Amino acid sequence: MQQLLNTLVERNKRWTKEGKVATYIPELGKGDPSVLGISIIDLNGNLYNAGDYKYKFTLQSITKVVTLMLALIENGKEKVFQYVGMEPTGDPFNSIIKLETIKPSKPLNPMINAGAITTVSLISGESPEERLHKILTLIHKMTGNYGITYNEKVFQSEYQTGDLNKALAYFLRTHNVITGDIEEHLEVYFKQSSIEVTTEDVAKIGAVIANDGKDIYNNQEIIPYEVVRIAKTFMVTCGMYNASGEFAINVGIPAKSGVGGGILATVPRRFGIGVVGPALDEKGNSIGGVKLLEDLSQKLDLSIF
Ligand SMILES: NC(=O)CC[C@H](N)C(=O)O
Repeated sequence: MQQLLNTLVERNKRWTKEGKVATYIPELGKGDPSVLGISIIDLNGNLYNAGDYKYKFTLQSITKVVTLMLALIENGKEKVFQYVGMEPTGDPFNSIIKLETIKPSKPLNPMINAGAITTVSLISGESPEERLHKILTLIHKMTGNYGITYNEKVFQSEYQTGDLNKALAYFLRTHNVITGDIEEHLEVYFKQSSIEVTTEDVAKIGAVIANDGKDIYNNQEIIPYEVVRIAKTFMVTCGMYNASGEFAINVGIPAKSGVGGGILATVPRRFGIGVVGPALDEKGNSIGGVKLLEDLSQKLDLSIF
């Protein structure tokens, strides 16, 4: 496995030159486009790392999976899907268009920004700090890394340039999809996007999902299976933005990408995988990361289909 990962990272590194780091959040523009790294962990806890696996990046959209799971744990399936849908959009992650054309207005799924702002609004707490703490606590439990927190500079940068996300949130309140203090919801949303990790942390999140919500070391339940099942399904149908269909054909495993260049992937009952490569393709997915996963899926026969 170690040999295979080293070879695949080496082989796919050239793709990083074809992509671009996200710059619409200025702090993300400082990402290193040449980076490509991977961690993979099996359900016995054997961990393999290759390439730039020590590189730190922010979860960005990957955290939408965690936030969805927390919203489901707190509110139940029925209530969550009263406010957010279950269908792929075919549009970019930050698009506003279908919020207006679909009646009654409701984000199509929890993996796009409008949907994640909605699931964030369903996580309760006395203050934004308390709500963020709940998200971090779930991530701490899944990764076993209690040092994980958000990156203040990325948060500030997202907040200052997040007009479109703010517009989505206020639009949703007008249509009674979100209630309460929008500025507080946005603070939690931007902070959970800015949570900083390595590929190893992401692989461990993937391993808990691969293990049906249970800790791989002691088999204790962290997340109920029904919640994991829903999250995994959204990762297949909507996890790679409007490239989810292509990814399902070429890789075939539940995955979620973020504009920080990370990809969370999970192979049910087999592996958790974390990838980083900040150079993105035109849809916002890590260009080298997707190619690396394509090769890995072929070599290890990972596709669930
Ligand atoms: N696609 C992403 O990773 C988007 C997340 C980012 N925080 C945003 O709201 O724009």
